[in-house]
Amino acid sequence: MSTCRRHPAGPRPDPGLLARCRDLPTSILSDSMERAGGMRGLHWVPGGRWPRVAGPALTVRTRPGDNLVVHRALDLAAPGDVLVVDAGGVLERAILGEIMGRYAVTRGIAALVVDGAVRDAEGLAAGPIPVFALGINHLGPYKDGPGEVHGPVQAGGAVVRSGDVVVGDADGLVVVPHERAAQVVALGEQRLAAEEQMFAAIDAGTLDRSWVLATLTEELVAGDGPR
Ligand SMILES: O=C([O-])CC(=O)C(=O)O
Ligand SMILES: [Mg+2]
Repeated sequence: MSTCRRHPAGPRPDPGLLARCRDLPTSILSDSMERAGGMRGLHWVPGGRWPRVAGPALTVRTRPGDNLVVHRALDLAAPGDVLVVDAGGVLERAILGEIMGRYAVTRGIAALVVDGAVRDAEGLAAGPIPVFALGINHLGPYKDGPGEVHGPVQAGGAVVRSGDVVVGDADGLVVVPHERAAQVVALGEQRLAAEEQMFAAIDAGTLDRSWVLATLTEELVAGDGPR
């Protein structure tokens, strides 16, 4: 027997706020947090393509190469949770595959995030919920524990706490600390509106480029002809 340390679950974000997150690209959200707050290296499993997802983190820290506490977390999940598994970034064994992916769907889990490897990539990519991982490995996990549920974890170099808002799309994943979520979303909406104005200016040929040479001192190299 081994141990699963269970911490109290974190707060649940307001559903309206989560809906607004789903309208904000991860690039806009990380821009709204001083260009930080992202997980590095975690992306959709190959072949997967899903709408943007946003939900409260259900955090799990597992022994690398072992998924016993991940099974426990699947049964503790609340609908809409994003399961974030800290498997230490180790790629030697998959932490989950299609069986667990299909079971996660029946638990109402919104997305699976593994700071480690997964397997059954084709089956996961064909499923209805996004699966993000650091890598793929056909070698399966052991089921011995130990681990922790709802405690603070790291994934892709970012700290994630139970109830923090995790948003994922084609660019990867961003974690928005739950106490900053309302402020970050409001800022993100302003940035998105500003980007949309830039897209319109690009299409109209009126985009202001003066900032480039206002920021650079240009040194012309002798012999380099005009372009
Ligand atoms: O066997 C396991 O524990 C992981 C796996 O491949 C699955 O969930 O399909
Ligand atoms: Mg499998």
